[in-house]
Amino acid sequence: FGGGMMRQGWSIDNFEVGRALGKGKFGQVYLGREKKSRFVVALKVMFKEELKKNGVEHQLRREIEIQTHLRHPHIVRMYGVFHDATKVYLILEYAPRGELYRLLEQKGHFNDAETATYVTELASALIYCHERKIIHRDIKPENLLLGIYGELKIADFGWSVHSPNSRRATMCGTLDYLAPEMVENKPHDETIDIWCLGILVFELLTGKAPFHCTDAEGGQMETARRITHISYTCPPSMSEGAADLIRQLLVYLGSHRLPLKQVLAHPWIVANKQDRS
Ligand SMILES: COc1ccc(C(=O)Nc2ccccc2)cc1NC(=O)CCSCc1cnc2[nH]ccc2c1
Repeated sequence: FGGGMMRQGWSIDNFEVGRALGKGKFGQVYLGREKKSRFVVALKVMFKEELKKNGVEHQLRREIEIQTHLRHPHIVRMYGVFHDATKVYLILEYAPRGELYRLLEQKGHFNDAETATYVTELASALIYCHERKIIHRDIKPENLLLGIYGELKIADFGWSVHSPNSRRATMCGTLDYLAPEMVENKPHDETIDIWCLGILVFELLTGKAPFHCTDAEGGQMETARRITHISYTCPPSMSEGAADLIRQLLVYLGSHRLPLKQVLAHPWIVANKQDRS
């Protein structure tokens, strides 16, 4: 399946289609296996009608152009794309250990070693993207998958919004991960991903997003106010090193957020990250 990946002329007949892996707004993702090589993939099936109706064909074309050239151990590969009369199929990397979000729900929260290791993997993927002028903009547990060794993989969900049953009720588009510049509708750059990384560190360690407000606590308006006022507190259970890293990421001005290379060198990261063997 290797060299052939970019070979033209794949069709659904080259694949055995297995169970559904998840549901995106523009279509379903299925487990698939290429018949000759027996190589297992994830097949995202989207209806052309739906893409046209939502006017996203160009966005998809651009994304395919970018993603088929990305190669990084912590970014879900897009091996190729093919289509038939009614559908477009994305041939994506299969992440055997599933969604980080489910693991977080199961465990409640992660420890310093697990979190520092995920942060190291995510920061290296973001450095790779930023070097190519790609901003992810949507870093959150729902968009992160786990490879065979439990390693983190950014699964760029593109424009696909996921159905609520397999995701936190993000149908209302939870504000939890929005940076101040997004809340205030100001221009944003790649430092937006550094803000989201800060939110993620907090959520992985505590099981809660730092600015989250339930409807009783004032809901989305209150969440937005706390984001722009950087109003959060770290629980006493959180180590000083982690709190220090979060403090350097959740900074109002994007240019003052800790650069990703310095995240990798932060004492708490260096002291806690583990190698995956
Ligand atoms: C590189 O990835 C992607 C690239 C592009 C798009 C996309 O839809 N683009 C788009 C669509 C329409 C308009 C414009 C742009 C989506 C993804 N990624 C996913 O859909 C996430 C699941 S990756 C599959 C996968 C693997 N392994 C798993 N293990 C458990 C579940 C699971 C799920």
